[in-house]
Amino acid sequence: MSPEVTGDAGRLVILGGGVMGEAILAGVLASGWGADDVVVTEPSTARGADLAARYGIRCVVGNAAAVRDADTVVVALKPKDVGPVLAEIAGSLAPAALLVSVAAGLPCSFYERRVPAGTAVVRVMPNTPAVIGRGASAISAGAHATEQHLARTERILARTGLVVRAAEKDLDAVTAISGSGPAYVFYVVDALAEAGVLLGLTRDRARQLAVATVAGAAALLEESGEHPVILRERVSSPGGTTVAALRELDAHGVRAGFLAAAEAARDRSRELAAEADAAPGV
Ligand SMILES: NC(=O)C1=CN([C@@H]2O[C@H](COP(=O)(O)OP(=O)(O)OC[C@H]3O[C@@H](n4cnc5c(N)ncnc54)[C@H](O)[C@@H]3O)[C@@H](O)[C@H]2O)C=CC1
Ligand SMILES: O=C(O)[C@@H]1CCC=N1
Repeated sequence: MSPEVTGDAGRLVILGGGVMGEAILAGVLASGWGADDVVVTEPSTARGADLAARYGIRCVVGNAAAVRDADTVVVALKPKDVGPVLAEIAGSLAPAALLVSVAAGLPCSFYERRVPAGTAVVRVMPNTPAVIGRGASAISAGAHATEQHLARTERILARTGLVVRAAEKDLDAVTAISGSGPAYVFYVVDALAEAGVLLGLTRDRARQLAVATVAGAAALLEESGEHPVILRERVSSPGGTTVAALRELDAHGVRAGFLAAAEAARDRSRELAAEADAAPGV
């Protein structure tokens, strides 16, 4: 069965109209939610007006009033803002409302402790390619979220790209790999382009070649279904240029760097939860 919306999808409110809020907004409208059924809350009136003009939805400033008759509330706020906003909205949430959060680090229990008992919470870790429908998200159910709540979350994310279910204990690792992952790839593209400049290519040409190479390599991985090691070996002619380059990447610790980077991101995800918990008054 298609995960997309076929009937009455209910009212959906997105708290925070930033990068992720917009990605979710574009996704739900593409999935069949009517523009009249979607509201975004955003304190920046300029940003709100821009979203309203481009997507035809209503963008407002007050969180408590906005969530009052919402069937689903998507939390797309920075982790530090989540506690204060939950304090604002807790008394206004409908008892059957589903809370879906994309905030890094914060476990479902963070929400469950701050909203009425029994509220269903689903935690999501998306990434920015969601904005063009090529994202990767993992979702995890809180203590009161049912199969129907997970299925609704999958409908919300259906047009943002890959959606997988994961155990909540794995969400910090997911954050380190696919949540932050696009930044690592952009870093690699930038480094590759800079290497081209070092070798005498113009900056524009080097970037054009680096972007097309990463896009093509990703598409080849996806379409062939081959293991990355096999595809790497296919590029590496015996005694050729590629093995000479890969030896340097190993010698400079690039693989170890990725492992350490992922551990640092996972640890930072855990710290975000501890910091949000320790914030005064929330
Ligand atoms: N940007 C990314 O690649 C990813 C971000 N996330 C998570 O998504 C969440 C949002 O991140 P971004 O969209 O990147 O941040 P952002 O800064 O672009 O968006 C946050 C938005 O919330 C608004 N906001 C601040 N206080 C508010 C309030 N009291 N009520 C309503 N709106 C308020 C801000 O004006 C801003 O537009 C974060 O928790 C982050 O961890 C998760 C995965 C990937
Ligand atoms: O950097 C961050 O904290 C967020 C979470 C994953 C991607 N961006």
